[in-house]
Amino acid sequence: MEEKGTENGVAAMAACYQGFDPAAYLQYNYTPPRADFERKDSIVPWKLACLHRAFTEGDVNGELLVDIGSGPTLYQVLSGCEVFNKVLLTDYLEVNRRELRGWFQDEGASSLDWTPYLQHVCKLEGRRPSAWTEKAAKLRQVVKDIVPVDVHRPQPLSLDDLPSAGADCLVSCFCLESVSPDLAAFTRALGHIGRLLRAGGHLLLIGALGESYYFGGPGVKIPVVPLNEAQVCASLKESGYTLIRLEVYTLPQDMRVGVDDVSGVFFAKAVKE
Ligand SMILES: C[S@@+](CC[C@H](N)C(=O)[O-])C[C@H]1O[C@@H](n2cnc3c(N)ncnc32)[C@H](O)[C@@H]1O
Ligand SMILES: O=[N+]([O-])c1ccc2c(c1)CN[C@@H](CO)C2
Repeated sequence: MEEKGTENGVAAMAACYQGFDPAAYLQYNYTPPRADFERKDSIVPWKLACLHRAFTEGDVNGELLVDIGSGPTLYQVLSGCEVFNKVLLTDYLEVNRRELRGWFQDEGASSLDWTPYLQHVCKLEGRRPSAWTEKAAKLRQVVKDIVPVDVHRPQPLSLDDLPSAGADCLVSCFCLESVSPDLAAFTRALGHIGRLLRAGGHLLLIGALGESYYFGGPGVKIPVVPLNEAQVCASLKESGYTLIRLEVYTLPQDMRVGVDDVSGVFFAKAVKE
């Protein structure tokens, strides 16, 4: 039974998310300078490079990839969609699930043009950028559903949404530390999502370092658990993962644009014991 404090903390986090604005969030984080494909030191190209390497270095394989806390973004599965033939996107908010469905049903319906992202990942794969239309088609083919998730539940997904064998790979980006009231809840959530993953399956985790808040929309200030690298490594170990690699990106001054107080981004590749 969780302590009252944690239940209240989780409920307070859920209340913060009621004002989340997908279009604003995309504008804040997924347009230049943070998403500038001409800049070597831009955050999004760094994340895409980490994910491309992790998905293509030969040890990640299987049937089903699940993205935990997708939000309104799909960059996180642009490499994985070439490796898995089934991908599940998940989010806590209907507004985000609706935003994602908009892209899958009619590309013009999404708040952000994902073409530069598709082109960039094609380039990472050694393909000509014009192959982005094939990648978009591949993504539409392998993403089977966009479903609700709550990482604070011991079973974060409804059992109908997850095959009994579990997922072969999980990816989760900027979710756990942004939805947890404290480090203990972050670590517990890591354990909860681990239960979705088969033994030997991989977790690709991207998150914020040293961040205490971010804006999920105009005036929608959301508290974040400020993490450092040691805490990320300890939480992974405590939750039954073996860390394969941790990479860290430190924000240059001009990437600090006032939408949060993040100081770094981590990328962890781990395997479920
Ligand atoms: C900072 S956003 C990350 C979005 C996206 N993955 C990215 O990389 O930008 C955090 C996401 O967590 C979702 N979320 C909020 N509460 C959650 C919960 N209890 N369980 C899972 N996801 C939750 C929010 O709806 C939001 O989409
Ligand atoms: O620069 N980025 O690519 C980027 C993308 C998403 C997010 C951040 C930075 C920092 N804040 C988190 C919310 O905790 C969300």
